[in-house]
Amino acid sequence: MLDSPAAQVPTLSLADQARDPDGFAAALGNSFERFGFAIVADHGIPTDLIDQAWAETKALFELPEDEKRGYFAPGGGGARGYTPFKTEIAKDAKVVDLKEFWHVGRELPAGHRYEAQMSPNVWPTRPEGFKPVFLDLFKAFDTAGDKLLSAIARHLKLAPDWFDPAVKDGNSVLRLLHYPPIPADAEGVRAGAHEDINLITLLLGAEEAGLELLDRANGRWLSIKPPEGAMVVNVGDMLQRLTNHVLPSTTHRVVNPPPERRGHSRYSMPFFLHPAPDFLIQTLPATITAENPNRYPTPITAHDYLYERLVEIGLIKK
Ligand SMILES: O=C(O)CCC(=O)C(=O)O
Ligand SMILES: [Fe+2]
Repeated sequence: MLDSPAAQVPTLSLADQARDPDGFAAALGNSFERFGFAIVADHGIPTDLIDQAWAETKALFELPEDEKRGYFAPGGGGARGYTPFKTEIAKDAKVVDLKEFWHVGRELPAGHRYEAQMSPNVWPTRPEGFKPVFLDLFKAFDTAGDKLLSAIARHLKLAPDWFDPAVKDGNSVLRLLHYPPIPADAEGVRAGAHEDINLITLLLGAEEAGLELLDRANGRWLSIKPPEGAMVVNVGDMLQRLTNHVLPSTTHRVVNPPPERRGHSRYSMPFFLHPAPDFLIQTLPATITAENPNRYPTPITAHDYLYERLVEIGLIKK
């Protein structure tokens, strides 16, 4: 008997949101309920800005190892600046991930009430254009994220602006990721199986193969192959918890390349969209039913939840 053809994560157009907000919300919601993932084209982030960001990212990771390590703050939870190769480990994994990364956070005015929970950015002196490009890209991700959250709110039958206060001055992080070439005898994988911590993740760069999701329908790994320039969007654990698992946070990983691509680096840019630190993650009443009783009777702030999870993935030592 032949297997049925593997399911594919559908590609949606964010341009449809303005034309048909309910239709877009339904398509996004259905894709999330089925896969925990969606592919979103026409996301509105300008191509030239993205191209500049790739150029800055490559130049950054090409800096000498000592120079990059000068931007590493041990004990800082990797929240800002550089985190070296082989530092992060997926929850419950045995071997560290084969990646290095840089985190850009939100710029807050001095004296802001979230100053204690959201560290100031670290900016490298080289490459020169880094700071303005990533300030712009952070804003562009914020705008795309707001549109997606508004569609999610519609899908959940909440007011379209329901998430606005939750994410205002939120603790989102833009991660620039470099997976170096892989020697044939490498131990471990580029990114071990994990779930994201935040509300939703907006990812650029998954055209270079490797990203796979664990399909809940059959327990198999499914490759994600976005068209050129499209964004991969997935549900994180905070949104899963808020929605009592109506929107599931799906396990995913980045596998090592086949021999002919081993000599190439892979770069990606996930924007982890977080709520404000004092946002209370409290199960949405409409998602609690007789068949799906409240899985999280005790609410938790986004800040406390994040802290617990960063300990688990080795970025904060207890
Ligand atoms: O690099 C990718 O394609 C995915 C990265 C990822 O899942 C993560 O950093 O959480
Ligand atoms: Fe992830």
